[in-house]
Amino acid sequence: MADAGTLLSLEGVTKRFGSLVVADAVTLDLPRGQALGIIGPNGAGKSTLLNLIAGNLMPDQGLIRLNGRDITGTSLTQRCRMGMGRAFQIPQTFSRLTVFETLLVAASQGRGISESEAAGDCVSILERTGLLDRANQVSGSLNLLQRKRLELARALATGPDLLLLDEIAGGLTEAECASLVGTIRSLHAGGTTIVWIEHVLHALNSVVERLIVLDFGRVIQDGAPDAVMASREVQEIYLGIEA
Ligand SMILES: Nc1ncnc2c1ncn2[C@@H]1O[C@H](COP(=O)(O)OP(=O)(O)OP(=O)(O)O)[C@@H](O)[C@H]1O
Repeated sequence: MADAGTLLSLEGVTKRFGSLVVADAVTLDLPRGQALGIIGPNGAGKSTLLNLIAGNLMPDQGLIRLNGRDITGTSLTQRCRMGMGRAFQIPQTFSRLTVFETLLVAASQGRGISESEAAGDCVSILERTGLLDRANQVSGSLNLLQRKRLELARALATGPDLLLLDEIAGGLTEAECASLVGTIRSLHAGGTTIVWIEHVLHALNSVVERLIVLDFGRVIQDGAPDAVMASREVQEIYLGIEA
């Protein structure tokens, strides 16, 4: 059983698609406040694992706990209300709403409160995500970096204990990526617990203090990013480099 400092715990989480095992007895404890990165080759099971954590998919075996509570059989919406927020690679916003309206909808639906109750928090989230000067702009008119920021803000508006980031750095220029990473780093420094799957490794590794590597649905490495990236197993299996 995980200790009281554990926010999320997975115990033997297994998922099969037919005969293909895409999550193979995944067990991990995520301490509150930690930023965890998940990497692995294409098809390793990263999205599947995030979907299992978020509630888009149900495991065939195993247990998932949030704040010590068994959430294994709960829905996506229930998990959102219990403290999970997810930001997607492709922003999930309504293009005709303004940035502020988008956050109000996310906050009121995600937390089950009125838009007027949510308004103050939404202003603070706009500040933290660098979008305050875009508050009244229609979200469909934002550029890609601003839409990624809105995607982060939308996930934060649900008031999550745990922020799930799904390849959020994809498609950005180096400068845009650095700007977004700065925002994610400051969110983490403010105490936000993060699970982040990402192909842009330098972005991921500049934020997370722990990295796990998946291969064929199994956790093959778990540790500090430098040590994990330097490991022979990762060099050989993930990067395809002869050690
Ligand atoms: N709904 C599904 N039905 C059947 N097979 C699936 C389904 N979803 C994913 N898979 C398979 O499960 C395996 C893991 O897929 P997943 O998308 O989790 O990998 P990934 O590590 O996120 O890959 P990528 O880096 O390419 O996004 C792949 O072989 C994929 O084809």
